[in-house]
Amino acid sequence: MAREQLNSAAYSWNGFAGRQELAAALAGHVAGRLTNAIAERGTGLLAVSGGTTPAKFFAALSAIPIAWDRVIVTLVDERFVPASSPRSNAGLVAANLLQNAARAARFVPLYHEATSIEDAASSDNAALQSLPWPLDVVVLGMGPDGHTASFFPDADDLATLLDPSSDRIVLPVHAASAGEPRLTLSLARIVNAGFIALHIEGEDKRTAFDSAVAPGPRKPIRAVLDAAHKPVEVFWAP
Ligand SMILES: O=C(O)[C@H](O)[C@@H](O)[C@H](O)[C@H](O)COP(=O)(O)O
Repeated sequence: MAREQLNSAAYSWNGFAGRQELAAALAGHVAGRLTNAIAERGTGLLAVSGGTTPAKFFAALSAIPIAWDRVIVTLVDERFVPASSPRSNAGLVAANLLQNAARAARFVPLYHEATSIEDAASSDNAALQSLPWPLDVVVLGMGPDGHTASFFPDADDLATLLDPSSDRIVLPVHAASAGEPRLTLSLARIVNAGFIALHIEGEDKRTAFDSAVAPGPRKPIRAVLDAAHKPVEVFWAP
């Protein structure tokens, strides 16, 4: 099927004619990267995003027979809700990715009960220190407002979230547009990944991406593109 390839220093554009074709291609790339990581360092560390876009990709990836028992899956970000909530990214990952062959992977959640989002972020920060950083693969989504992870344009203290030199792993987020308080990986951890994919679908997201890379006010996704140690691989379908 036709595949569009546009490049710039900060990203490579991989356009697909259909969402199922994109899901299969992205799953193949991610599985390959994880397999290489396992061969090189004995484990693969994957961070995925939530939302409504990733389900087809998760299903395709879950069925690929790699050494999932050597893979650690965590989240790019999480809503401050328990896994039983329909808003939970952990619940989405459990239902769509940690199935089939991928059931054997170890999952590290971000949400746990805490008196505040700040306390949850601090204990996550301590708990995730022991993971085999850097990320081998991170799969980002993007909102029409140009947010990615939980880097919402209206977030309190957005500069801290986007600080490429931060030594934090997990940060708390308060943003009116987010719906509820969030926990997010820091930009510093995301941009250091061996493979950074941005998975977006629909004309609105393509327009939003084009706007974010054009001259003008810097949106959060642009901060990731600018700080990424390697070009971000954009996977898009209409
Ligand atoms: O928790 C989340 O919602 C995500 O991590 C977030 O960053 C998501 O990727 C974008 O908001 C796009 O969401 P959709 O896929 O629903 O458009």
